[in-house]
Amino acid sequence: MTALIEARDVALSFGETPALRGASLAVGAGEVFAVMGPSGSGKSTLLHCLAGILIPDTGEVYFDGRRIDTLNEADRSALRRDAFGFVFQFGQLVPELTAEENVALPLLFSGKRRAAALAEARPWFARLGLDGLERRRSGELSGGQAQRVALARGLVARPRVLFADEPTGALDSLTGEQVMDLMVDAAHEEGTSIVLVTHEPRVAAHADREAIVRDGRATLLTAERIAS
Ligand SMILES: Nc1ncnc2c1ncn2[C@@H]1O[C@H](COP(=O)(O)OP(=O)(O)OP(=O)(O)O)[C@@H](O)[C@H]1O
Repeated sequence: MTALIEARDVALSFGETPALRGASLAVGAGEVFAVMGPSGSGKSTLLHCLAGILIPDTGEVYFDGRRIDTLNEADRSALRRDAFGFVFQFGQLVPELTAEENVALPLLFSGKRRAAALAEARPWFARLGLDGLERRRSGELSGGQAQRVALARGLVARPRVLFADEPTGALDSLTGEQVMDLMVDAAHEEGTSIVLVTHEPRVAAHADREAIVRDGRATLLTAERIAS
């Protein structure tokens, strides 16, 4: 497999606390990859290193064959805007904006005009079962609806990689399953890779492959799945 995004022997400490101690991980183009592991093991830190949000103390991060941990902040920020999408545990919608304005945000950030950005945002509402909710604000949406709006926002700019950190963590299990199905289907249709951080085996079961992070190191789980 040729990796689209890869961490090689990445280490990072927060002060005296080592969060990663030589973690390596490679995710292919179009692959849905789950990063599992106990609380505090370093999963989110690894995701942030892969996404160019955090710079490792040592080790290397590559995207599409290009080293990204050595880029300056402006170039990493441009990379995140142009090639990556994000979904977090609590959708983090902007409460003052309508659902369709929230979905359009990444397009506005990359310089699209408002009318064009909203026109591109709208088809996502039908696609994710959100028809009729375009003008609602986040306070007027259920948790599952808000998370689907956040998912649409993460995918609207057609990123090469979607980083999803506990995207179903705030949802009940049925709603979480629906969000995962929609996320994985959309990513497969778009050819988007997903790096999915979760501590729930049921959520990780949606992935093509998975790794477990323990004490700041990642181990690939190949044939054997973790029993839930
Ligand atoms: N900004 C920070 N400042 C100081 N320590 C941090 C910071 N972020 C993470 N840590 C520490 O680094 C370690 C790894 O944290 P990380 O958030 O990556 O774990 P995680 O596996 O994602 O955990 P969880 O499943 O609970 O979200 C933990 O010991 C955590 O306390």
